[in-house]
Amino acid sequence: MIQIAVTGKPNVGKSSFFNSATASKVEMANYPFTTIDANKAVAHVTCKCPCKELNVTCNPRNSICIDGTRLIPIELIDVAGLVPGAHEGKGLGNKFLDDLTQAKVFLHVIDASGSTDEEGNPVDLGSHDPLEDIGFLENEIVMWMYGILNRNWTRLIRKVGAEHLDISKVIYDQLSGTGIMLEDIIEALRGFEPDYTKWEEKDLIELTRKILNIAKPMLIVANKADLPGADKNIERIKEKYSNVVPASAESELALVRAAESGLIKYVSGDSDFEILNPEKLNANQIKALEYIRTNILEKYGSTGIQEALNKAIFELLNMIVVYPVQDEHKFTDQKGNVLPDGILVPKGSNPHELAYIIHSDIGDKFMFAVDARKNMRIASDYELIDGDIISITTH
Ligand SMILES: Nc1nc2c(ncn2[C@@H]2O[C@H](COP(=O)(O)OP(=O)(O)OP(=O)(O)O)[C@@H](O)[C@H]2O)c(=O)[nH]1
Repeated sequence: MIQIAVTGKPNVGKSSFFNSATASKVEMANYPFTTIDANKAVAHVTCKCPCKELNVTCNPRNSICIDGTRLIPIELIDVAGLVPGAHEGKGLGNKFLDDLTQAKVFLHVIDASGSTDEEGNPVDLGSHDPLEDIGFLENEIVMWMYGILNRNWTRLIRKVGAEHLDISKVIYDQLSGTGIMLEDIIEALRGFEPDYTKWEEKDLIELTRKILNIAKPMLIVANKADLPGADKNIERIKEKYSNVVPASAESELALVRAAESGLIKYVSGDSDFEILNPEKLNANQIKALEYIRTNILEKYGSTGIQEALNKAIFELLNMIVVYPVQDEHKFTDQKGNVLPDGILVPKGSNPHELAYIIHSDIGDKFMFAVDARKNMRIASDYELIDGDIISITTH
């Protein structure tokens, strides 16, 4: 399962984000994994399930379908304890860095209302500039990885020269265990002074920053968007950064809980809710719901929680969803389940690569693939598109 790290300084709403993203649908899922670990749990990205268009009733196995919306599982990791200087052992130290190595993408939760100082202590609303927090977290992660890259660097560089080694491969080996791929390093090295013996500390730090931007992109979750003044900060943040989602984890939690109690009709990601049982709500509850409707849903289009997860997977990581089936006429697996699995694959993948993602055995024994919608055999270098239903034949 793809892992997403939820990071940020204390008190910005990481736990609220984590809880609101993982709490609601878990009980609806018919698979056993809910909480994986104390700080890990299953969340979902959402996409259109092909069941409506094909007019079939699906029987999802690895995912969930709610009224034509397919929920594909991902893993969220709540990374606590990031304060300035954490890479040097401040706060909880660098224990959290293990979690960062596993994650493919970071959701950086910030307090857009500016009501927590740089270490996460509560301060007057608007008295802290949240833009400062973005820089600090980027810096912590860059400096942590720079620390790994810089270990024995001088000795390493001498060896590269003496043995005519490939610098990208050497950096890759040095960073092994951080989840960075060789292609990411090759891409980051473009535009760099090719004579690595001339690199200074600042160049190495800059290279680390580039590698991280490519290999582990970051989405800024501008949380507490419901509080006064947050909107102005969000505008300023958007001017400087491209990947920003305004969010209110507390609003999402309130809506999800009200929906679970049958008081409202609401599905994560919705732009509105419907009050089902007004007589069961007191005046304060109605006021709170109306506050969320006006200040979050109407203003930003959603609470931002589902949007952040979807954006991280589909835009930052460039993934698409493909549905493998065995019977291309009935869209079923061998047990007769219709559209059983929705699988996340990188955009640009071909059917043979999909086979390997499903299982290495299927990859090894791949013969050909069929586009089940068109009932047509497709070339093994065909570029899969989002929503494809593919049947793979093996030998
Ligand atoms: N107004 C508002 N408050 C929020 C929101 N999200 C979280 N909070 C509040 O912010 C405080 C901190 O929230 P947490 O979710 O515990 O924050 P955290 O980042 O996990 O904090 P640590 O566990 O200390 O790292 C709590 O009082 C929450 O109720 C939000 O969207 N809006």
